[in-house]
Amino acid sequence: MTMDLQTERCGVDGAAAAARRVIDALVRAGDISGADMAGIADRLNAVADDLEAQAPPLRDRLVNMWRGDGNTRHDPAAGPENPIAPPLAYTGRPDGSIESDVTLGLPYQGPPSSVHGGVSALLLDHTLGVANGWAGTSGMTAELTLRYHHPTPLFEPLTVTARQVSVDGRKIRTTGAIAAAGRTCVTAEGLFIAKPLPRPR
Ligand SMILES: CCCCCCCCCCCC(=O)SCCNC(=O)CCNC(=O)[C@H](O)C(C)(C)COP(=O)(O)OP(=O)(O)OC[C@H]1O[C@@H](n2cnc3c(N)ncnc32)[C@H](O)[C@@H]1OP(=O)(O)O
Repeated sequence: MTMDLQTERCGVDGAAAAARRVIDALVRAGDISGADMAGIADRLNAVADDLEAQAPPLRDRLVNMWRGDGNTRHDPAAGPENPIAPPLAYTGRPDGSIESDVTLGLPYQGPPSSVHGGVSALLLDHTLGVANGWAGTSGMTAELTLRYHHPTPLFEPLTVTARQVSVDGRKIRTTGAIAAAGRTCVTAEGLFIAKPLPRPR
């Protein structure tokens, strides 16, 4: 049995997906495209003006972001309402492991046509954290050790996995990996300490 770990869908998701598309298209176009970049900047600034004028007080938004006790929707790895998240969508498995399939594009580039190492670290840190939640004991990242075995390709399906390995008092050990076409590109070992910060209420 598997379980979809996504949270409910929200109205902002569509706008976040459009913003994600804009980011990808901008990075793709660059200065050698024929696009009217000054005009595009004006149009994007008009959208930002509209959003800023209608934004709720920061505290209200923080409480809203942290509603419930489950996975978040705003984080930069899996958050469907965050345009800088790819976003990862997880499936949880009975053995405590979780998995997400994702293809990354140019906004996440490090070496040529390869995923930036810091982006891999972000995705693995978060995925290990979600695996802890799925296994039932969550914590804050105290140590994250990464090994980059092979360049992680852009534009190809990646599988991001993680599983909680042990809980010893407050110490939680969790491992994970990113693989492409069955080849392991990055592995991660994390030490988490069970001391979650209280959610804004
Ligand atoms: C369903 C929801 C899903 C929700 C899913 C959401 C997933 C989100 C995942 C994102 C994860 C993040 O990015 S978290 C953000 C990045 N991480 C942080 O910002 C953490 C910042 N650091 C801290 O807040 C703190 O240092 C802590 C909490 C890690 C530890 O502080 P503490 O609680 O005071 O712990 P302390 O008493 O000192 O130590 C407790 C024990 O842990 C050990 N210990 C403490 N820190 C370390 C360390 N870095 N390396 C080794 N060992 C350590 C100590 O030696 C001690 O061992 P002994 O003497 O008992 O043997």
